[in-house]
Amino acid sequence: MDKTQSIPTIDLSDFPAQYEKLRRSSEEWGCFRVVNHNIPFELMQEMKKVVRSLLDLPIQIKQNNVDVIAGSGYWAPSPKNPLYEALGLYDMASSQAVHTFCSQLDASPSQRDTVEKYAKAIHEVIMDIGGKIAESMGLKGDYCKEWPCQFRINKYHFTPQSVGSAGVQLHTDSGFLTILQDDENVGGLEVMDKSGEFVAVDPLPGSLLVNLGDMATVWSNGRLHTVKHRVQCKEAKTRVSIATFLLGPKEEAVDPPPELVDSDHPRLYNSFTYEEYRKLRLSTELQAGEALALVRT
Ligand SMILES: O=C(O)CCC(=O)C(=O)O
Ligand SMILES: [Fe+2]
Repeated sequence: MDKTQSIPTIDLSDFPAQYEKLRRSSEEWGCFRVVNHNIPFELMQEMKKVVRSLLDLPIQIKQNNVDVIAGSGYWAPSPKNPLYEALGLYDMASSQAVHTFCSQLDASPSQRDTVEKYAKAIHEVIMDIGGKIAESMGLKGDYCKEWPCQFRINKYHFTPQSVGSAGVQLHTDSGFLTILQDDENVGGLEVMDKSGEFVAVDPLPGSLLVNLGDMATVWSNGRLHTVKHRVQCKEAKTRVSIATFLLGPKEEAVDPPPELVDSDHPRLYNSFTYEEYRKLRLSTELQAGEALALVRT
């Protein structure tokens, strides 16, 4: 692994100065850390505590967390990913959806309060970053305001026997962008740079990690990079992360803004909805961005 490389950092308190760096990071890496995002450190820590205890619930209760859209609910450890399980909450901007998620898991009033506060805070940050990415390309930043978001709370049961194996295999995220509150102590996340080298993403407590997904590539007509990443077991410790996905338009197709299509940049992808694309990925099991080739014009 090339130790001289590391992913870029974007300071959210330093705009407009950081637009150029944001655009370059999104095109070259599809991944960056953000600092000064305004989510209180205490809220991030409190949320981690809550999700750890929700993931410690008996499996019978976790199974109440059923799918709302394909694959959005509880994932039990499986033969493919035996070290991994996850809880999910589709449409975290909806207080009804947050309420249902908390009820499914018998969350206490104080746990509910934390999940609600965190969902609201992280939703604001993801909309802000989504808007800034568009603005960094000279576009209006309000295109993603109504797009649904999903939480996924990931737990990796790393053991001495699993050191060296994969917690989650190489994949891209299917949506537009992801904010990850990674584990503040246990590393293991690796992103692939454009030359195919893996770059370790070491924990940086208090910061958030942003990944661009397949919808960013489609929406930007190929300009933004969907980043391949995986989680490796590096040490025998439980790892917990909270991913928030900004998916894509709910019903309309994921068409690029007209400014990004011209005779020098002909349209690269067909017109389809995010949900159609998500189903295509699930049915083909093409998880690392390869499904994009199936929807090329
Ligand atoms: O746990 C992590 O750090 C990464 C999780 C991830 O890539 C995902 O949920 O899509
Ligand atoms: Fe991911």
